Amino acid sequence: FAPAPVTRSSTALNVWGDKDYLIAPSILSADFAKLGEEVDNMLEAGADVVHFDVMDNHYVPNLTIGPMVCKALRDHGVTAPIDVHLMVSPVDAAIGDFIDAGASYITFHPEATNHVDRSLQLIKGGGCKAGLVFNPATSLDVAKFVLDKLDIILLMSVNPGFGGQAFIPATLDKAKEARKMIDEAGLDCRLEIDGGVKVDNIKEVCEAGVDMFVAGSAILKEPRTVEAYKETIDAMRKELAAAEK
Ligand SMILES: O=C(CO)[C@@H](O)[C@H](O)COP(=O)(O)O
Repeated sequence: FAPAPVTRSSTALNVWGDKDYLIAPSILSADFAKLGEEVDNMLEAGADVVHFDVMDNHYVPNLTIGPMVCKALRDHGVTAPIDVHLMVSPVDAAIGDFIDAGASYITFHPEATNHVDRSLQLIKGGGCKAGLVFNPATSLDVAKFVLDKLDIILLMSVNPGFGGQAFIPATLDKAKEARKMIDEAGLDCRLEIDGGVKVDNIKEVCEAGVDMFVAGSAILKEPRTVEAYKETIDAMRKELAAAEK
């Protein structure tokens, strides 16, 4: 098997290496009737990345959005990185569809594919950053065997499927373990966290080694204005600036 190289319709990796920390609001908490406007507003408010949750009602018990919506955001004019988190099984067909739709980063769960290495190769062959996602009770062991292909390790700090859940504290030790793994291997790999991230816990999460933060309900909520989104994102950045490295 040799994954065919795929040409991407969009290249939006512009904030990968130039910032210490990336803030990625999850559009799962957006007002979907106004999705383009919501994404414009959160980017104007200072978000770095658009976190895009894809759920299939099979791998996780919820059903959300697919590649058509990703393409629609690109057609709307979104040039920021789109961070596609696949909560689908199987994953390979979806990978090709999202590469074509303009995804920048694509992550998937190792349990959702029979061939982790092949799925990572498919993503990288399409010019996207590739990552693995680890559920709260899933060991990081798989990562050791594909470290050279990982641009992102994404730790779920809630069980995947829904926004608005409480952060699972055991994820902090896992983040420390993942940070050690990344540093010891000298990798250019982001450590991302997803679930229950708020202004009042982001500093502790950062101090555990995380450098990319997904936050849905903490940012995308009423009154859904640029000013309100900016207030939360600025407060998160202030906490991050105070974190001990
Ligand atoms: O992937 C998921 C949930 O499965 C997340 O991206 C959530 O959307 C995060 O939402 P909050 O916990 O920040 O509200």
